[in-house]
Order: sequence, then structure tokens, then C-alpha cells
Amino acid sequence: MTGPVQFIQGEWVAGEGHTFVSLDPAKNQQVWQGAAASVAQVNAAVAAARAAQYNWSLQSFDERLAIVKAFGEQLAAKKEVLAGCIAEETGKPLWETRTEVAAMIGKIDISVRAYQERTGTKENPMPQGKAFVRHKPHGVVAVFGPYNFPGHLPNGHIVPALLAGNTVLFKPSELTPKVAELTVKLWQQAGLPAGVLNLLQGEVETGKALASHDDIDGLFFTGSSRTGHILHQQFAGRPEKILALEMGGNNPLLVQDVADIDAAVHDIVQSAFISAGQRCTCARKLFLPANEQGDRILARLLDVAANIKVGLYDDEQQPFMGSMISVAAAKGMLAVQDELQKLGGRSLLTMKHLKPDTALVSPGIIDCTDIQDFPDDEHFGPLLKVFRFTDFDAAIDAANRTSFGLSAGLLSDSAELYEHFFRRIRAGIVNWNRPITGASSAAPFGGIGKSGNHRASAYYAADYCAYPVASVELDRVQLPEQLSPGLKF
Ligand SMILES: NC(=O)C1=CN([C@@H]2O[C@H](COP(=O)(O)OP(=O)(O)OC[C@H]3O[C@@H](n4cnc5c(N)ncnc54)[C@H](O)[C@@H]3O)[C@@H](O)[C@H]2O)C=CC1
Ligand SMILES: O=C(O)CCC(=O)N[C@@H](CCC(=O)O)C(=O)O
Repeated sequence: MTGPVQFIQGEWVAGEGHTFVSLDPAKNQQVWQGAAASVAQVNAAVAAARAAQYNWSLQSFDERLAIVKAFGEQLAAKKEVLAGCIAEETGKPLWETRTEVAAMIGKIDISVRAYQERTGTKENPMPQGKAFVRHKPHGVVAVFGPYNFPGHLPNGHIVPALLAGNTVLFKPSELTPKVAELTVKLWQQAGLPAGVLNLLQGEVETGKALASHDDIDGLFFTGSSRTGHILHQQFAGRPEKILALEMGGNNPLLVQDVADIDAAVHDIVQSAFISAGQRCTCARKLFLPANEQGDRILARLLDVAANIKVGLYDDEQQPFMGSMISVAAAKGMLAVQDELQKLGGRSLLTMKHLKPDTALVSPGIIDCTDIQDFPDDEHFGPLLKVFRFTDFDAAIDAANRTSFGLSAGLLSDSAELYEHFFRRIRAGIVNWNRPITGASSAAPFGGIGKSGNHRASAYYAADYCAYPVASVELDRVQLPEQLSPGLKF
């Protein structure tokens, strides 16, 4: 019998499904154990969310905000505990998980601004009466989270959804159940009414039961393109439900004409290797000119990348890179490196498994210029693929040769070149002389192609959390000043 890990109708109860565990990937220790939610428990949670929804939506925005702010205070009070928990369960270094918790706290004020600006009430006078645009919540929504930002990214759906008056069923990644449990406990302490937020822990089967439930009004998903596409198929023929998909990327970074080589290399490293390459926005492909400047950048990049400190999340001298999420993920990246070498890639800095029973790997860089028919897959780890080019436009075409379209960037001292690049590149996030990771919560966040379904998150999450209601209103019934032809009163 495992502990109470499901939060349904304001009560912590044990799961009725099979037991699963969560491991500290850097130290190979078990940190959590629990039983998955059964189908009956998924049904009970959906019923609880449905029962709570009307009253939650009837509360004024300020009443809902007071509870969301109380959650923010809980986050601030427990920030070190939560940062420690994220580090332990993902292997990300503490310096980084502290920024994740700070982003969760920052999300609250930003979501209030977004709610008011994007979905607030608008009023316009009319010849008779007034026209209003108001917004209503969809109702009961499911939130699916990824493992790489187990706090910040689900929070980016949950906070705006609750503010708008929805009730939520949260299905976290099965790789990060402990972070989810701690976060939901903070919501509970903030005084969220029973049923408004329910936690359904489990693996794919729990996800399937929730996603296919008839009584949810929508699903907000952040995760892999593969799962997002499965969900999209599941939602086919159900146009009444809203589906927001934030998925992976295969993101290019181009370099041309830069004076400060170290600054360029810094932005490349931040783009490719932060979070051990486990960000959807990470640069996967680096396009470098096949000239003397390109050679100098590459040489410096190899030098800096070879010296990146990889280590444990709680090392006193903090590493830049912690571990990957699991030993399986680490082995998967090493297999990708082997595969690319077989296809004709030339390893310039070989990614290594640093300790076999952990997910600690070193960064890798591989020259893939000579690979014909380069595979269009997202490789979610610290392996950067380099392509040398002689023609900038051909490099942009190659960068666009992907079915994804999340982030892209140019490092160049030429504003004219950036203007040209911006016009031609296809992505939802396009940066100039900045890393392509580290997107702002105060901007929309989403991609095109296989990276999303045109429902951008972050600042625009407000849009998919509520639907607009247009009204024309007059405070008493009145004959119009001008009657339609053929009418006589
Ligand atoms: N565009 C964005 O905003 C972001 C995208 N990501 C992407 O997320 C991925 C990494 O996260 P993962 O946790 O591996 O994603 P994942 O797709 O494996 O899992 C995400 C969630 O979906 C659930 N799930 C998996 N298969 C399911 C199914 N058949 N039916 C219903 N639910 C299912 C999982 O249990 C988990 O809760 C990367 O591809 C990354 O690019 C990560 C962060 C941000
Ligand atoms: O949702 C937000 O508030 C902004 C999006 C964000 O924080 N993006 C991060 C993480 C994306 C990822 O998981 O890869 C980023 O751009 O680095």
C-alpha cells in the first residue's frame, strides 16, 4: 500500500492503479513512490472538478486572485524547498531550479495583466445601448505537464486557468510526481476550495483516461510532439473542446559577421546546453560560415564546451549542467550520437556518459554538414549539430527544412541581415544576438508546424483559458429609433 498521492475533491487519497517510482537521476536514488490513479479515480476527479466549477466561476476575479496570490506567498515561503525538490527530481542544478521557482512566482502578476489585457471586459457605446465583450471560462480543463520544467510549465497553464474561473485536473509527468505533489500542497495551503484543483498522478494510462474523458471541456498540454499528436487525434471530431498544444522543436541558430567571438560562443552555449539541452527552445542545429571566422568560432566553442562544468545539482561549486532526466534518456542521446556518426557526422566533442548508473552526460558537438537527408527529429539533450555554410540564404533554407518551428536565432552584428533573416525564418520565437532559450513569460510562447497548434502559451495563455461573449445590451425594452422597412407600430 502506497501513500496518499492523489488529490481529489480536496482530499489526499492513495492511487488504486499500479505503483510507480520517481528517481533522483543524478544520484540514482528513489525519491518518491506512489500508485497511479485508476480510471474510477479519474472519473471521480472530473466529477469533483465539475461540481466545483460553477461556484468557482461565480466568485469575483478579485476573490479568485486572492487565493492565487496566497499560493504565490506559499511559493515564496517554500522557495528553497521547492527548488530543492525540482533539483532532486530532475537533476537540474539549484541555481537553475531557483530561477524556475522565481518564474512560478512571477507568473501570477503577469497572468493578471494578461487576463485583463487579453480577456478583460470591453465596452463600446452604440446608437441604442452598449456593446460588450466579456469572457467566460471553458469549465473543466486538464493540464498535462512535461518533466523538464515540472513547476513552471504546468503552472503556466494552471494559474491563468484558475484566474479565468476554470477548475483543473492536473496530470504531471510521471518522472516528476514529487514536484507536482509539493506544488499542489501549496495550493491547498493557499485555501483553494475542494475540487477546484485535482491532482491525478500516473503514467500514460492515467493520461489517456483523462484526455479521453467526455466531461472535460479542454486540455492544455506541454510535452513532446509525439504525445501532442496523439492527443490531437484523440480530440478529432470533438470541436467543442479546446486543445492547446505546446510541443517540441528542432531549433536552428545561425551565425554570420560577429566581432565578439566570446559573446557569440556564450550565446551558443546558453542556447544549446542549458538544462543539459532539455529545453524545447534549445538550439539543436548551429549554422556556421565555412570561413576563417566560422573556424575561429568553432574552435572557441569546442574549447568552452569541453570545459563546461557538469555535476550534481547540490554541489557547492555549482555546475553549469546537471544531469539529464533519466539513465534511459542519457543512453538515448548517446545512441543518437552513434547514429549521426553512422550517417556521416563527425564528432568534434564527443558526448560521454560520465557515470553509468546516473544520467550525467557531458556536452557533445557533432559536425553534420555532410549528412544527406538529415533526420528531422527533436534530440532532447546536450548534443549540438553543426552545419557549415557558404551561402547565407541557403543556410536559412536549411534551417527552415524542419517540420517543427519553435525557436530560431541569429548572431550577427548586421541589423540588415537580421531584418532579412526575420522575414525568411519560420518559428514562433525569433531572437537576435540573444540565446534562443529563456523565453519571457510576458510574451507569447509557442511555435508553428509540429511545435504547436496555434494556441500560444505564456502571456497568451489567457486566450485559451476563456471564450469571448459578445453582447449588445439596453437596460429596458425600447422600440428602435428607425424601424425596418415594411414594419408599422
Ligand atoms: N513547447 C513547449 O512549451 C515545451 C515543450 N516541451 C517538450 O516536452 C518534451 C519533454 O517532455 P516529456 O515529459 O518527455 O513529454 P511527454 O510528451 O512524454 O509527456 C508529457 C505529458 O503527457 C503524458 N502522456 C504521455 N503519453 C500520453 C498519451 N498517449 N496520452 C495522454 N497523456 C500522455 C505524460 O504522462 C506527461 O504528463 C520535449 O519534447 C520538449 O520539447 C517541453 C517544455 C516546453
Ligand atoms: O511559459 C512561460 O512563461 C515562458 C516560457 C518559458 O519559460 N520557456 C522556457 C522553457 C521552455 C522549455 O521548456 O524548453 C525557455 O524558453 O527557456
